[in-house]
Amino acid sequence: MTNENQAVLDVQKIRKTYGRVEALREIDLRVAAGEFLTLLGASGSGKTTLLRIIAGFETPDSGRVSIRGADMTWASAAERQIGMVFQNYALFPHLTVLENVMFPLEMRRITRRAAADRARAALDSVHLGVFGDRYPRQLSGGQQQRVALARAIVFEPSLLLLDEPFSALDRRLRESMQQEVKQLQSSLGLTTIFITHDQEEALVMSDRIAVIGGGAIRQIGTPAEIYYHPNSISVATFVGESNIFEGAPKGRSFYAASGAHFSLAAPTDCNRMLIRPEAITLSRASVPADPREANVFAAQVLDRSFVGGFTVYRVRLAQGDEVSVRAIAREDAIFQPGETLQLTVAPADCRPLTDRSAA
Ligand SMILES: Nc1ncnc2c1ncn2[C@@H]1O[C@H](COP(=O)(O)OP(=O)(O)OP(=O)(O)O)[C@@H](O)[C@H]1O
Repeated sequence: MTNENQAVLDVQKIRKTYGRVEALREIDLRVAAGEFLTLLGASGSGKTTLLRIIAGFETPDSGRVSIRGADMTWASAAERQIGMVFQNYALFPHLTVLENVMFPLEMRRITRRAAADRARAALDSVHLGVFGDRYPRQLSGGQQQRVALARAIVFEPSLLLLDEPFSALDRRLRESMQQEVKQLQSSLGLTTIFITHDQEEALVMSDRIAVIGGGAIRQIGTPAEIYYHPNSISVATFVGESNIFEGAPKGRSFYAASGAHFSLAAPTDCNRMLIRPEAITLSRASVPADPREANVFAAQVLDRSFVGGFTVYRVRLAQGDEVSVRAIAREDAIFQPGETLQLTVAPADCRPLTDRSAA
């Protein structure tokens, strides 16, 4: 198989407008076989529109959708062989759990007996083998969502689309469902597109994340690339907590507008810089440090919030910048508002933001 053929989904130059709203500007996206790709974006960013175009519920103004190399832009949803799971389960209430899962197979004219066997196997894979005779109303929300998942995978779809499937579940259940879906997806090698506005969920689940904003893909990459090397302020602030500095670069130095000077790991010409709150260390001792290994500042604690395993401090550098710091909570190192501390951050953790256009 050539590299060309390895993309299960190939979306090219997709545009979609609703009246004067440009829901999608020009989307290009390729998803490889077995890949778990997340579309992450705020409400109204265009995620659902893109998913609906991929699924065949909506047609684009221009552009092309190919699945396994075949042009599907104008094909019906049924022709695309796509499994879908939505936020609101969408099970048939008058059918049993087993009948719900058999449904897509019967639509494909598979005999009742073979359909029942495959549906039982799909229910086993989501640990609901014993619930086949129940009706959806007799199941919990999490169980109903697992039935919806079994129904989406039972016909071995080329592509699985998951549209905010966990958002109606409570936090605990959501986390265990995330693990379960991820395991099932990778063990079956299912090519999957997942929609969420929850950045933590995106980081946990995905092989790659496409961050969508204003109908365009702002950045696409692995969770670590997106988290550690966001290309813009919008991506940096959407994924994780961030301290953003504006200023002037000079070789391996960055001068914040306040005058605070930071050494960088490599030269840059970017005029914005990101420091993640957990990359910063606060300490009472003042330790002399080599500027090539640590940027050192005096900082005063403004306030703090205790969040269980860690504490978030807001501090002000002597130069005036306000900075958020996330420290592992240790009972013997709780800093008080008003205290002046030493703040250190490694040059490698001072990250230039490369894309100045998409602030
Ligand atoms: N049928 C429609 N008619 C008019 N405008 C629409 C329609 N569907 C979507 N839009 C607009 O297109 C833009 C993108 O909407 P979309 O539903 O794709 O966003 P989203 O990222 O999925 O948001 P959410 O997370 O809230 O579902 C929004 O401005 C929305 O108001």
